[in-house]
Amino acid sequence: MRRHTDTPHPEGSDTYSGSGSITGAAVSTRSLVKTFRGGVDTALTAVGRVDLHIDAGSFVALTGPSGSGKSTLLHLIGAIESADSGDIEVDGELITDLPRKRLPAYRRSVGFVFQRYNLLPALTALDNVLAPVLPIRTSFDAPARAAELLDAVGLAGRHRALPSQLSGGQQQRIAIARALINAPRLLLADELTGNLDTHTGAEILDLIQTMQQQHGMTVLLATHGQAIAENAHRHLSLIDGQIVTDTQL
Ligand SMILES: Nc1ncnc2c1ncn2[C@@H]1O[C@H](COP(=O)(O)OP(=O)(O)OP(=O)(O)O)[C@@H](O)[C@H]1O
Repeated sequence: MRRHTDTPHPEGSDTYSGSGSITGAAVSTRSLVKTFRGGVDTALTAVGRVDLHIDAGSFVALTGPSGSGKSTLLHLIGAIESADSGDIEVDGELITDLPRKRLPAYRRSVGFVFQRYNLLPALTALDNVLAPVLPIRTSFDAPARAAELLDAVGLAGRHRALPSQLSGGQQQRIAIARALINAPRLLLADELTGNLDTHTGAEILDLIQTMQQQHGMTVLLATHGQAIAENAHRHLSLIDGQIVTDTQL
């Protein structure tokens, strides 16, 4: 395990080589706990002592009833929220121990797709995809990669469209392209089909699978849909913050 020293890490550098597939990240958690304050004296355990190992390049579906802790687990792994205790390791790097100034670079190495697409309404599809790399220097041609990704997600010819001119499924495609702009080692998808009709949701899932096969990143997908889980390599189910079933598919 690699413990972090606080060595300088230049903002703006990244590892994307500009072509081809990337290596997915292996993810491990050990005794991971996250609680939220319920009332004055009560604590609600959203994630309770979760031990998990996810192989590099695998596609893992996470299901469970509302409130079972799916989003919280994704947020912890993506370092959007911090754990109360326990460890998270991504490719041997201890994320739970990262110095604050390393967090932006780590978060950039992870792609997120949410149920609400969180697109910037005043920006075109192309500029939305470029948004995550605007504050940083990239070692690749970002506009060319953004255009390539929009084509790959089925939005050739709609690069200049505003989100409001596109359907929900098309907006989710932009969000997927945006999540891939930094060639993430890990893609965290939280109910990404939740706002879509069944047919469009199935198309979006196919797209995620295609992108995963092409790019090789590890995918962790939280979903209510069993049908979606059946397309994954592995299905984890959560109840009350605990993994209760773990099935290789
Ligand atoms: N910021 C927060 N403050 C307080 N409680 C929270 C917070 N975030 C999550 N929780 C609680 O933690 C538990 C787990 O929530 P979480 O959103 O992770 O579940 P989920 O399985 O993703 O649910 P859903 O399927 O409805 O999105 C719930 O009881 C929720 O109310």
